Amino acid sequence: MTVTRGLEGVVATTSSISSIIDDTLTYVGYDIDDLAENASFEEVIYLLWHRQLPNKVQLEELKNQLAENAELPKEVLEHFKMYPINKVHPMAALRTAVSLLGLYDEEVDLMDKESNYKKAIRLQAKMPAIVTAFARIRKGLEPIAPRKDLCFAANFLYMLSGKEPEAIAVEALDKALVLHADHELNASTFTARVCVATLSDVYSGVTSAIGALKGPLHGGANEAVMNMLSEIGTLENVDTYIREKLEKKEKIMGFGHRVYRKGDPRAKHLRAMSQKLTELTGEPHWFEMCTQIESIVTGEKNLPPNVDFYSASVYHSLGIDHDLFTPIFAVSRVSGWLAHILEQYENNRLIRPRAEYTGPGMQKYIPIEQRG
Ligand SMILES: CC(=O)SCCNC(=O)CCNC(=O)[C@H](O)C(C)(C)COP(=O)(O)OP(=O)(O)OC[C@H]1O[C@@H](n2cnc3c(N)ncnc32)[C@H](O)[C@@H]1OP(=O)(O)O
Ligand SMILES: O=C([O-])CC(=O)C(=O)O
Repeated sequence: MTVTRGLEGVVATTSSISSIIDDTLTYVGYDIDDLAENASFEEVIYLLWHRQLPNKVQLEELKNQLAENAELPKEVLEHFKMYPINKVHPMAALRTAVSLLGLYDEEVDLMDKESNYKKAIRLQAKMPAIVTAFARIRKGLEPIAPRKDLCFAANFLYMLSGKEPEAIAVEALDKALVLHADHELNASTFTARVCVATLSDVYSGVTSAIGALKGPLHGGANEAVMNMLSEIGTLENVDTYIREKLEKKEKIMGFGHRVYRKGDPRAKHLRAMSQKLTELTGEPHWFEMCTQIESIVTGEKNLPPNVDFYSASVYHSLGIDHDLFTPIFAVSRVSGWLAHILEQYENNRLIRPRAEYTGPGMQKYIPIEQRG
């Protein structure tokens, strides 16, 4: 047996959803740069689920379906009030709420294509309401019902703050959602596929994926980046802080990637947004700190920033609590998870690799009375 640590370079499935070839990311053959500049998040959802861009009628239909399914059952809202709310990380709340939603979906165990697609709509539609309701309830505020006249990104910001968001904030969040939507066989997507390859249900697949995204080596890195920036505090402290970490062989959050070598094509879009938004909010130091960190880490380690690095200062500039950054990633990435879950069901085979055993050889059972 040959063991490939972390399954690096192992091709575990075929997929027609997204590809990363020579550091170029495409969704269904559309370059991410093109999509980031031109597509809305709703168009991207349609693209990932149908493998084609929607026409106007198809897009309207999807938007209506999402709007009609955006409200949470009251049981889920009530459940939040039972959590030890100020000790719970929003990713744990999101994971639990998605699992809970499965209890209230009467079609949860129906496995035909149409039922699974309807569940995908319901889950995608409800993700913003889960994150924003939790964020408000923990501050003692009432959750805000979604509005049917707002786009997906605007609705998220509206449900979070209760105010109609400015156009620039909607544009920034919409672009961030487009950039995070799918990424081939990343850890959380793989987790979702492994789960549903047992023919488990859509809610179980997404619940598992949220658990995988939460970790700081994956989606949790965006919150960790903001924690690092806050800890550094000022531009003057950057040099010493980063060099000391590198000397101690500690990881700098938001840098490195398993697949990209030259660089993550999404980072430049988030970098530009970070520059614009931090200037607008009168806090350009966050962006200046980031560029200085980037120049040290690329210079010393030849490691480029990944999608999580500049997204942190973008979300901070939108006034979003730092521990909601990873849940926002999930609000977007669930579109990719769902596309992969539906694709897995279409051509399923149980995913079950092997492990090379490294424990002791054959041993004889010793009764407990005779053990030292
Ligand atoms: C959406 C996403 O999930 S994007 C990734 C988000 N995660 C992060 O930003 C966390 C920081 N980055 C990392 O931990 C890694 O780069 C990962 C997890 C993204 C990729 O990990 P792997 O492909 O397994 O690379 P691995 O961790 O083995 O690193 C290879 C080498 O680069 C170094 N390295 C990798 N990332 C970093 C980093 N961020 N800072 C400093 N050194 C790093 C490692 O220390 C290691 O060095 P060594 O060979 O001298 O021991
Ligand atoms: O693909 C990966 O390993 C990590 C990921 O999800 C991303 O970069 O968006």
